[in-house]
Amino acid sequence: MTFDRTIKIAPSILSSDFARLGEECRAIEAQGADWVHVDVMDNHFVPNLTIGPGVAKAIRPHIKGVMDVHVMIAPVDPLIEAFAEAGTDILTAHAEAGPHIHRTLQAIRAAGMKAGLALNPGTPAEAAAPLLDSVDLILAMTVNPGFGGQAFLEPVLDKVAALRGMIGDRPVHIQVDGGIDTRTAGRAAASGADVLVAGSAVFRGGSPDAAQVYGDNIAAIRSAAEAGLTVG
Ligand SMILES: O=C(CO)[C@H](O)[C@H](O)COP(=O)(O)O
Repeated sequence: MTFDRTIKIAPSILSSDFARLGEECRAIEAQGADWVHVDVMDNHFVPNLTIGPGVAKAIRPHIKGVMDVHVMIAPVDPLIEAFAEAGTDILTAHAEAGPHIHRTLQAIRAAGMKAGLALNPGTPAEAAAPLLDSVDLILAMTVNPGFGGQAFLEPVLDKVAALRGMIGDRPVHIQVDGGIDTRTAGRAAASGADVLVAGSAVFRGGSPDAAQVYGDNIAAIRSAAEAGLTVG
């Protein structure tokens, strides 16, 4: 993976048809997705249960580019190797998930993956300060994690801007996730986010058989984000 700060759209397959995951991954990539975002939930760290490394491994052959895995699980460490073996490119763990996040980030890199640090909406930017040289991505959650389709939390944008300032010239992506659509993407990008995760706003109205809808949705979110950069 090479680093750049151009806007990237990462559809969250949480909002896709779980019975057709391979087709869904192929469809969104063919329709312009930059990364494929995989949400892993354990019904412990968050009140929902989704998929694990076995499913990540099964969909990997259907993804040509970046498989971006966001683990909403605690503990993380026992599953790091399994996600590496599944072909994960970026593994993002929560600062709130356990007492030794620095060790977790080191273990993710040692396993050959890029390391991401996720912050819940209520966790301040300062939580990332001691970890800036240990991360390749910071995910500022713009909803409380657990479910797709929630309303965007506007106050998180101040945190995104603070993170952008803290990161400086380091090659660290800022990702936002939750409630991203054509109305919010511009402000997220203007605040400093370069990777925009969108679930319902990408998959709404489409299917692998009507994949042009995904293409239209991805293009509209990208345009809104890029317009925000121009204004911002
Ligand atoms: O991590 C998530 C929830 O924890 C999802 O990726 C996120 O909510 C995206 O869904 P939507 O775009 O529908 O808000």
